[in-house]
Parts: sequence; structure tokens; C-alpha cells
Amino acid sequence: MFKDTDFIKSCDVPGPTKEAIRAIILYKSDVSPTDKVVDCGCGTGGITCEFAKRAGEVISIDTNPEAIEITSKNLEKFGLGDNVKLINDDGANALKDIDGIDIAIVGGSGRQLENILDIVHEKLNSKGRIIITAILVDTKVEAINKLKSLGYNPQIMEVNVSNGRVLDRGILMISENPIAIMTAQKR
Ligand SMILES: C[S@@+](CC[C@H](N)C(=O)[O-])C[C@H]1O[C@@H](n2cnc3c(N)ncnc32)[C@H](O)[C@@H]1O
Repeated sequence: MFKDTDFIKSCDVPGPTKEAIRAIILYKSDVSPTDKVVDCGCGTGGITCEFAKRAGEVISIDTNPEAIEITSKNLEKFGLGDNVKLINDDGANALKDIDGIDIAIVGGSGRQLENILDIVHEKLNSKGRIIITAILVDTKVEAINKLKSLGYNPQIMEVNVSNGRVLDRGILMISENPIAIMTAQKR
């Protein structure tokens, strides 16, 4: 796993998704070296870099050109990127040209979540996994309802992580923002 502090960051690009959350996503994805992964809303590239290390192919999409630039810089920093394609576009548009997906991570969707999930469902291989991360309550509800309407049996996990800072006089626990991880597998 990469440390959160290892990533090059930009004040205009969110991320990286925190290390503990990346670890849960990797575990839930059951990624294998032949998998084709799509990271929709790649931001700083936290998820993209972890999957680039472990999957066969990664396609990372973001509407923000600066996110694509930062993700590219982080891939280069970690000596990754040969198996990664970066696309500066809306996920709902870029996904139309991508087939045979094994794992789809949706970490950013704007107001396009339902459209994105419709296309992901169409392009996902049998036994393919969908993983959605969300901070907004509304996004969590929207994701679960949409997955149900597409015939999935979604799971949701809300994660609250605190990391300890060891001080001279004791250990101070510092909490991260809670985040939900929704997962589903195609039959
Ligand atoms: C919270 S960040 C993702 C952080 C990322 N997982 C990481 O580890 O750095 C969400 C990203 O989704 C992007 N985004 C929002 N709506 C999008 C859409 N419809 N299509 C593609 N990217 C989108 C935003 O520009 C933003 O960079």
C-alpha cells in the first residue's frame, strides 16, 4: 500500500482516497493480475495507483484535466503507468467506448451516477464487481437504489477511521471523514 503522504497533491483535485479505504476497496474488489479495471473519477490517482500495481489493465477517467495530470504524475512517481490509460472526459461518455470490465470503481460521478451505473452494468463482465465510494448521504441512497433497480444485491459499509499520532505525553487519535463503500457483483 502507498502511504497517503507519498502522493503528489493539488489543492484543486480531491484525494487521494485514504490508505485504509484503499485497502478495503482492494480487498472487496478481489483484484487479480488479469482484471480490466475502470476508475471513474480518478482524482489524485490513489485508487488508480493501487490497481495499476495489481491489475492487468486500468482505465482512469476524470472530468477535471488537472486530476488527469496529477494521476499521471503519481503513476510516474511510483514507477507505474504502463498498463494505465488516462481519459479526460465525463465517465458517462468515456465508458461507452469501454467493454469487458471486471472491476468498476466509481469514486466521482457528479450528477451522472445513475447514467454511469447503467453503462457500467452493460459493460461489466459476468462476476464483475462494482465499487462506489460516497461521502454524501444522498449519493449513498442513490447508489443503493440504482444498484437494486439493476438487479444487484448491494452491500454498504460505512467506515470511520482514526489514526494515532504518538506524542510525548500520549497518543492522540485523529479521525478521518466517514466514507461509505458500496459493493455489488454481477451474476
Ligand atoms: C473524491 S475524487 C476521487 C479521489 C480518488 N479516488 C483518489 O484516490 O484520488 C472525485 C473525482 O471525481 C471526478 N468526477 C466527478 N464527476 C465525474 C464524472 N461524471 N465523470 C468523471 N469524473 C468525475 C472529480 O473531478 C474528482 O476528481
